[in-house]
Amino acid sequence: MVTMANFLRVVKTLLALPRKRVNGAASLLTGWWMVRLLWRFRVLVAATLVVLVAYSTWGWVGLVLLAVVPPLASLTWRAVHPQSHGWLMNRLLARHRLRHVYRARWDAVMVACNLHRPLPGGDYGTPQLVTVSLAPVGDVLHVRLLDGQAPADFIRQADELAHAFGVPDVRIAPSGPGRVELVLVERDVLAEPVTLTDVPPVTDLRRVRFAIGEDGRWRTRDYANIAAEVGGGVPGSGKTAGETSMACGLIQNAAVQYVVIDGKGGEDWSWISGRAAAYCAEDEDLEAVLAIVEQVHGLMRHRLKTQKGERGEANFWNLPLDAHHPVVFVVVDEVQTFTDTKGMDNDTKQLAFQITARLSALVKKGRSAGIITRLLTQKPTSDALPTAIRDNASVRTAWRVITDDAAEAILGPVVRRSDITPVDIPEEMRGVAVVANAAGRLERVRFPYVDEHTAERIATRVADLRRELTEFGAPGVKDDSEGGSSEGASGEASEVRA
Ligand SMILES: Nc1ncnc2c1ncn2[C@@H]1O[C@H](COP(=O)(O)OP(=O)(O)OP(=O)(O)O)[C@@H](O)[C@H]1O
Repeated sequence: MVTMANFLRVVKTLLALPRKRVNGAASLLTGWWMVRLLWRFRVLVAATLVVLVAYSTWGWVGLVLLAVVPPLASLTWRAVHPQSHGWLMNRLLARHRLRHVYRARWDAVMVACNLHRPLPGGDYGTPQLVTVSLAPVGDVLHVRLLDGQAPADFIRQADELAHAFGVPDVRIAPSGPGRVELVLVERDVLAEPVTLTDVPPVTDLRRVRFAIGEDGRWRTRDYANIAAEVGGGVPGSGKTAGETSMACGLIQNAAVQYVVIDGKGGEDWSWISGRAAAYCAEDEDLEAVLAIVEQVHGLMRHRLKTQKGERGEANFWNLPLDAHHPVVFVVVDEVQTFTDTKGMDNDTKQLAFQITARLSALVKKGRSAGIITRLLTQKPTSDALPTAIRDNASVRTAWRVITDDAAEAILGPVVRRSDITPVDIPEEMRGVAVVANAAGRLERVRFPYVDEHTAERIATRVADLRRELTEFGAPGVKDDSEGGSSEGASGEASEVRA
């Protein structure tokens, strides 16, 4: 009986036959050599045929049309839809590089870098170069590993691979079971600032673009079910600018409200005051700061107590996002102003303890109330960032720091075991930081830069999205002249504006 497997075997044998057996005179007789030659130069043959057809049909006009129409069509396409044009051009170029640059040398490079494996019978096998893609940083080779190989084998040979491919650096990243990506780094995309003159609105809080990775691609964060983030770095390393660029996208979403407390007491955040539900640039009046923190804390408690009864779910993130129930981002810049009590008088210390306690509660319990607390500091020590707060912050960003201890205070002990550290970031690379990626590994990223005038223009454009926190059930801000705080949705406006 002819089974499917037998049939396929026969077809394969027949296809292989000419290559294996038909040689010399037989090949000449059958003309098979001609078919193979034409197939080998198929692009050239096709182009020649097109030229001949054009010439024989329209004469010289046909040739002129051939020379002019395709470039014109390509230029028009690029002008009308640059994305699809770029996509196709990249694919064609990547295919060309796969066939004519990398595949031609692949086996030799694998053997030279000792990444081949002997096979029975004296032959050897090499990992399979599956495809090539183009990234801003350089070419990316997608490789299927041989059985028994692991990405670590390639990581060990990264230097040899870089020399063999003639590039300054090769980065290796696992891309799935049995697969690795070799990124041939031709330029450091993090070396140059990325300045944005406008920021697209964030529509999906589960994919918020925040920075560019070393492969030149955007990194995103999932802000659902996140309670807190800590960020630190020396003065001028780019903390505030990094937060600003992200806030510019978020504030354009009606389902996001911002609360900003700037412990520097300056105007770094004044651009957002027209859009922020609450804004306070106080570095000395800790009562004003406590009033805002209390208000957010009150909103958290209100949501935790009422959410299930009123909206049907105890977890904010299981509910649809809408402007009537916004996510609240609380940014506390230079948080050490309020948490580090060294040198404070006793009264101020008491206020600082209360602020720290409230921030701690927000960090621990804010997740299911849709409140995300983001603490930034230029002094990443346990005095400025109490470990109870830091250890509950699942998102951590370290801009340039000076010591390993500071790096650990932000990123945790993982940084001690990693080759990537914020201590290495050069001073002139402001805006470059180390973050943990989705797989928990540390990586360098560059935050885009949005100058304060651009940020202010965006905030003004969407100022009508601003709401008082009292609209959502937060208590009003404590007003000293009345000697108490007003509770509930009917409370006073929440602003403590510098
Ligand atoms: N992503 C970036 N790209 C290019 N330049 C940047 C970037 N971030 C910051 N800078 C430059 O560095 C300067 C300082 O940045 P920023 O104010 O954000 O630092 P910081 O870490 O918040 O400092 P401080 O702790 O003193 O507030 C900016 O004014 C800008 O010139």
